[in-house]
Amino acid sequence: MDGLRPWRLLCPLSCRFHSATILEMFLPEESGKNCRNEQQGRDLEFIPPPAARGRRRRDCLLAHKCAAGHNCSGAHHLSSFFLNSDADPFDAIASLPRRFGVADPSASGMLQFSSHRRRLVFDDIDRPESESRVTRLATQPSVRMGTWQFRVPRTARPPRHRSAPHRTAPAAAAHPPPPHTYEATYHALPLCSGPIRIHVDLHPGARTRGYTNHPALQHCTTPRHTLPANRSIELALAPASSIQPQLASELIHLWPVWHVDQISSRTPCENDMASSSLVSTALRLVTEYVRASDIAIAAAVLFVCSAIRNRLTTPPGAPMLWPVVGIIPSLFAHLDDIYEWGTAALARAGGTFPYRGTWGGGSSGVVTSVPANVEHVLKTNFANYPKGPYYRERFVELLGHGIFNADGDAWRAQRRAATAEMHSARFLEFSHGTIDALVRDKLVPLLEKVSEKGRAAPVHVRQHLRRGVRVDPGCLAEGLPDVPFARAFERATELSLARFVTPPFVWKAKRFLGVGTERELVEATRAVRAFAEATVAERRAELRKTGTLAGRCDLLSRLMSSSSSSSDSGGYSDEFLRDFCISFILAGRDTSSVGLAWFFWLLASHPDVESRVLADVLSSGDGGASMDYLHAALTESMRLYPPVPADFKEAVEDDVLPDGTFVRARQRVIYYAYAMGRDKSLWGPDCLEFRPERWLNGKKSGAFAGGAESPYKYVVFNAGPRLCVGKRFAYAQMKAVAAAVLGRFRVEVLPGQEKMKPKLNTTLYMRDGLMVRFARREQRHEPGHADVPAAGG
Ligand code: HEM
Repeated sequence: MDGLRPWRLLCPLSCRFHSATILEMFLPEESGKNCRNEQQGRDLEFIPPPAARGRRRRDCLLAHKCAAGHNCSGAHHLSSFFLNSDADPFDAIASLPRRFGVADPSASGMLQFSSHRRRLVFDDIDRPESESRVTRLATQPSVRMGTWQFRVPRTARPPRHRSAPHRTAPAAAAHPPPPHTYEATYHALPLCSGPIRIHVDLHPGARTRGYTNHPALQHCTTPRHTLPANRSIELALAPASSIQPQLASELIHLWPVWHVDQISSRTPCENDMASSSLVSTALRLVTEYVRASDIAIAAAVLFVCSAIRNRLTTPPGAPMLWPVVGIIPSLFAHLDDIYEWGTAALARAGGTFPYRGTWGGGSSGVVTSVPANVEHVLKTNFANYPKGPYYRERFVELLGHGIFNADGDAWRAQRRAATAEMHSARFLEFSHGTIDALVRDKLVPLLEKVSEKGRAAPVHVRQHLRRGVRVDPGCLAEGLPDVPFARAFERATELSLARFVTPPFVWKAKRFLGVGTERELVEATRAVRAFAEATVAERRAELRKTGTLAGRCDLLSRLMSSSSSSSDSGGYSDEFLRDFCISFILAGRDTSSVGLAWFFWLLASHPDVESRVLADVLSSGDGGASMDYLHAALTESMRLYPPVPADFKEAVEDDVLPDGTFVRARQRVIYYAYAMGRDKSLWGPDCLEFRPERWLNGKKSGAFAGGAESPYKYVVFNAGPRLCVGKRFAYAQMKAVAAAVLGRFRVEVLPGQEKMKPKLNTTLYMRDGLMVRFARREQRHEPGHADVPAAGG
């Protein structure tokens, strides 16, 4: 930049100091560099105070008010000087004190700049302080930066007559020099339609008058650029569209020596130029005005204010929601005991607190453990709380449109089909038979083999039990063989869950590019789908060949039989059946085995409960009858260690929960079964104790009385219309496995596992797994044989 930039009116400031006009100027690129007035061949020298030396170009504010209180002042001369290269810099500066009513013009040439918020406030040092509010501002010790001097070399000082402040006739008018045509670009401010290009004939030697005080140009900021070297001028206009028609005439009127040739309407090409020039203007403004330190300070201030606001607006005791990173730091700080921390935070916050993930992560909502809120979400206002797109898009590869991932009609159709089949007497009978056979013929022989190896053979309890409760019987072969489908399913589940803790733009970009974990996910889901498709195809072929699947009682066969008999169109599509299968595998795969692992762990430290369970098992007759105490013990175990520790639903519309918490549309409500199971207000002061008796109907009858509890207080199996379809099945499975195992073995938990921590996952896995020994009981106790041993024997 080889010259001074022009003044610019700062509207917000000028509004605040209404009687003063505040103008902005740019100092030369480097402080102290002379600024040359090309027209007159003279220099205007800036001599910065020591503190400002060597700094980059900085913005200045010129504050002034004339003695009459009129905001037309000597500043215009200064701006005129910068606008019209023929203006006399010395005059412009010299006129300032005079305009301020200072008698002695010799004070000219000395102006004071003080810093105010990194801008320099240009003030008149000779002006009595009382006359200028800005002076007061500028003279505060904290903002003073130093004294700058404007010095025009005396040798080049022009004749005094050229300094007349209101001279309208140019001195050179008698011998008007030939007009030069300059091109001026009028930059529109955001409100305007874009830059207007105006060709201006500027007669050298012409002088302008203070145009900023003309009412027609109230919206017109002072020129943004004078480029004395190449003679083009830029003006920044506020609502240009409204001022355009006026502009030409006003320019002519105000600057009589300027002749506005033409205001060209913009062509499409110019539109492009307009936008690109807007972009470049914006970029230039950013680079000129904004510094890294500005951004850092602004960010710090924003951070602190936002943190304070968050603290004040969240319930006391709730986790801190930091700006930008939300709840994430708190989560990281408590990663080791995240469930306990969440439980304690809910207790402190009165049962509900808001949460927010990182900016751009799209995760926010509330966490609650208040049964009334849970009931509202799961039942009363069920329509407003579907699974929602947040859940769906993370699981769509694996689950497709299966029941677990579906909402609306798609969900309803699957739910109806599943409930009808799973609650039918035939299915229940079949499932009991299948479970018993699986346990008797596969799991028990496997555990016997393991126990034969004696104390030297600890086993990972969930891995064994999981295989006792899952769909793929090949898993129960000796040595727990690696089943490709199982491996693919596990991997696909893990990778889908990882999407919940990865910022969406990261995993979506990886998915788009087909790289990393997203690529792995595609491969794993392909294997899972292939398995499910093959199963469906096999059943289809059998149905086609034999005309019936009556001999088969599994859920898929029942579904296919019922649909083919009830629908002319051939029933459910292969895709529907495939997704249905995968959802069921996911739903029932680990939940029961995880529940059992915690159950055996709790039993190991509660021999009295173990004895009672054993007694219940042995007195149950056929091994499948009610076993109420075992049922209560499993229920109690899942109260403390719910296999699905937390679940969420997404709000469609804004809503208010019964406890007064506001939920915005698209926010999630997380209901925290883990915390609810440990809430004193729900379960009493002994809520942390493992006491199956709390589920029994008095000491006398001993019948399971869990039904008396509100389902919204015990949401281990969810509640309301989306209650777990497999709840009965899960209990049957778990009871069968627990009875078979406990009747034959003592499950000895290896030392060092007295305290177990859960893993952060959607299923409550034990962090390091549970290592046990299956020790054969000396006397084998088949269910139904009432010789009840002590728990240890
Ligand atoms: C201890 C074992 C189990 C527990 C704790 C459990 C828990 C749950 C929970 C909390 C939900 C709600 C999920 C949600 O809406 O996001 C659910 C849904 C479901 N569960 Fe279970 N479950 C268990 C076993 C099973 C089994 C063995 C099956 C199948 C045979 C099964 C089938 C389903 C299905 C199909 C759904 C979806 C229901 C719907 O959305 O309408 N569950 N379960």
